[in-house]
Amino acid sequence: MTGTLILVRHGESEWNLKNLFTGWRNPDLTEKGIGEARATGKALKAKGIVPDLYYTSALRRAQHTLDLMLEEMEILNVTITRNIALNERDYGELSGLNKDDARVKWGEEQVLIWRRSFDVPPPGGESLKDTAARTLPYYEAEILPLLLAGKTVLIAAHGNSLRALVMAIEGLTPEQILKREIGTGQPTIYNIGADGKLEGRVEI
Ligand SMILES: O=C(O)[C@H](O)COP(=O)(O)O
Repeated sequence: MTGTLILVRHGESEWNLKNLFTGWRNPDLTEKGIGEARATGKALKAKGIVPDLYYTSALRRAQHTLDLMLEEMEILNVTITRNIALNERDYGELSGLNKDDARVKWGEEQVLIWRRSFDVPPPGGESLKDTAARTLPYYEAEILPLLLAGKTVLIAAHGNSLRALVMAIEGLTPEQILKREIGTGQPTIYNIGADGKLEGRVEI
């Protein structure tokens, strides 16, 4: 039996637009972000994809993205599971700071290490490794069993919580995953085989 996993990064947020480190802060979507979420919902509907189960983080931008997608897919009355395990990486003391100002203060290289190294956390925050340490056990306990049972599961989450999942599912190295940019509103759709391994991807 093959399960289908749909990963969607939230649409552009107000803080993406302002170029601020966001992490666990809670801005909503911009008009552009709303459009991205609606477009992804429409694309899934056009492809005839109807998820069985819906997951998102505890943050507004991902929840709003999922709500807008459901509206476009004309899917009503479903249970949505929200869990902090799917939250964006915690950016710690960088949260709320402008990314360009941070480069001026700490240097380009240090900021790149905080943003795109695997295991160096920003001050008071989480590395990608730390993020994976909460996201993956949740995926394995709650979501993988559904995929193994042949279900279609939609997760609306964040750049770095989704990176942690993509890394595990595609079997990528830390170097490979850190080069992978997941665009706002962008869906990634996997077919997951009975052994939990990636069988293929669906392009929309
Ligand atoms: O939390 C944030 O600031 C962004 O959504 C993701 O940040 P990144 O591009 O530095 O990974």
